[in-house]
Amino acid sequence: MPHLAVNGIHAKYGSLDVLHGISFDVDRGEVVSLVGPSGSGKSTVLRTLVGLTPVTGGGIEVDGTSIDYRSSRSVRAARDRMAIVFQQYNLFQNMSVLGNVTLAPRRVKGRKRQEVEAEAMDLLDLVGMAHKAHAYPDELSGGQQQRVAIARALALRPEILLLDEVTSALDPELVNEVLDAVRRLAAEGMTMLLVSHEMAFVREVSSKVVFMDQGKVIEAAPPAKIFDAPDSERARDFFGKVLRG
Ligand SMILES: Nc1ncnc2c1ncn2[C@@H]1O[C@H](COP(=O)(O)OP(=O)(O)OP(=O)(O)O)[C@@H](O)[C@H]1O
Repeated sequence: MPHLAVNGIHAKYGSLDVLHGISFDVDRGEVVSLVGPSGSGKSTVLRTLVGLTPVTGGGIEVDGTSIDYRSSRSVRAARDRMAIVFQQYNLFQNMSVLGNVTLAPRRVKGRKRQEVEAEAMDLLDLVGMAHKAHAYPDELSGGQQQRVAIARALALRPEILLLDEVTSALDPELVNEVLDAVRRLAAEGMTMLLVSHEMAFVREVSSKVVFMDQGKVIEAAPPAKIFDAPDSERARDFFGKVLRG
């Protein structure tokens, strides 16, 4: 059974239909990337999974349990199981790194400070930020803040991590340190769904690439297949252009 099954989902913004029956699976411990032209609906897929954009048709299953997006309780349950990190990391500026990472588990889960802090330090270590635990966000680079945002998302112990263009707002020299953190999570067996424009990274880290265009999945395949010998004309065009730069 897949860890995450996306079954024919539809979504709209107002009267604009943006997802037209998207389907794909993510197995446990697998890294799957959504790629495609700007506006093809990649971010919207991630947003629907955590209930930020309503699903107007189709469904999603996590570990075989279907999420009912009409029920706020069911959406809360989905949010417990999946965490999302955005391009804009939005750390709380008036709190230390450790404060940012421990806030949700303490407030939402009411867990003990000592236990939560020990766990937060492990997560900060995983993203290479333990040495900055007592620093404030404005003392950190964008790449460092994004790594803290990833640790913060992991603090609620999600099963599945959704990463939405987490390197797009960063200066090129900071991109790799964030990608390193994601590589480490992949090596730890975290199930991840990525939206990324870093094609070399997508190719390296994903076991499956889902190519989307105009709110549809055009083709899904392992990276070597979809980058080098896609079946569809549209994927050939897209990868031809992005890989040639
Ligand atoms: N809040 C919104 N209100 C109205 N339309 C939106 C909103 N967010 C996105 N859209 C539209 O929905 C479509 C899909 O957008 P989405 O951000 O999911 O695409 P994307 O593939 O992630 O694009 P990009 O690679 O540029 O981030 C686009 O046509 C976009 O203009």
